Amino acid sequence: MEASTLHYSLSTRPSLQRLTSNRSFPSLSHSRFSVSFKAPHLCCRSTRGACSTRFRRKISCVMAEKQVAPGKGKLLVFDGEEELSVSLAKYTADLSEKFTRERGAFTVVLSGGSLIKSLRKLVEAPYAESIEWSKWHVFWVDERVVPKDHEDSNYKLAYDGFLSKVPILPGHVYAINDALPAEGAADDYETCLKQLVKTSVIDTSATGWPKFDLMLLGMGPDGHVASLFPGHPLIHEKERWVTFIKDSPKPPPERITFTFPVINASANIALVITGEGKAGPVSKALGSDQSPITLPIQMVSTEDGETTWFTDKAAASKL
Ligand SMILES: O=C(O)[C@H](O)[C@@H](O)[C@H](O)[C@H](O)COP(=O)(O)O
Repeated sequence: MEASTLHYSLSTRPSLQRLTSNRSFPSLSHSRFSVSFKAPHLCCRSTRGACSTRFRRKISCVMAEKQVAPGKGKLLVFDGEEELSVSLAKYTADLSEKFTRERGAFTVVLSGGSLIKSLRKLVEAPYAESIEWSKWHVFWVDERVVPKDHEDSNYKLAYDGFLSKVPILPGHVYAINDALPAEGAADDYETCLKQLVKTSVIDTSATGWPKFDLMLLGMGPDGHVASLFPGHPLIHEKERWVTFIKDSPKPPPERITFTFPVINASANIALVITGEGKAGPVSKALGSDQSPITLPIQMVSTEDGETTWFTDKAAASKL
């Protein structure tokens, strides 16, 4: 699939202005796609017509939105990971503002892997100052059953690369109980989620599942998401909110993971996927292939939310 390109130039001028501004940039339309952003310092031009260079500064990001089949979400393809991370920060900050205003809280679910690096722009200006971090509640879609200071810990990865750099309240960061074995840690995490649903910190979906405001997911080269791996019976779990695995094909073997009904109940899912090694599963999930579903990534499908794919050219190269 070929798509035309829009160029976005983002002002690097630090701004303490909250990104809650209602100032909208015009919607750009093209025969193959349309994009609209709300950003105080975002300037855009299509390949067919240049706009003022007044706002253009150092960071110039190139992104195309490609058409995918209805119901599969929105596919954004960036020139590279740097451009992707600029856009991901804006997307996350906008959702933070929306849910903080509407619900008084913002529930964010992280995964491990390269996602944390892709969130790096959130800890920089203007977001570091403009986001209401005290309203954030942070969870993990999956976690390795290791101590929190272990190199394999997804908590440690997120803490070192993101959480330690912003003023999220320690009591709003929901790490697993690493003193428990996998079964106990999964039970304990599920109990914690149930309590937070009861107190409305976490929203509830129409079908009774916990409804997180934003789920930020990576994907492995085998098409796994969270710790839900191709061919593993856990991908069919329909009762539990959180479950455990002791034979993960990706080390370490013991993990806990959210189940698909919880992932798919989310209000927003961002799939953050870069690199050539991911092109096959991305194409299977979003291409015209009609063969039966075999990959977990193909099972990501929101009940009534929005799915946005943040990819780079390499990951989208087989579409
Ligand atoms: O605990 C884990 O192993 C991760 O949560 C895992 O699901 C990860 O998100 C993907 O494997 C993508 O990882 P990369 O982005 O590093 O490829």
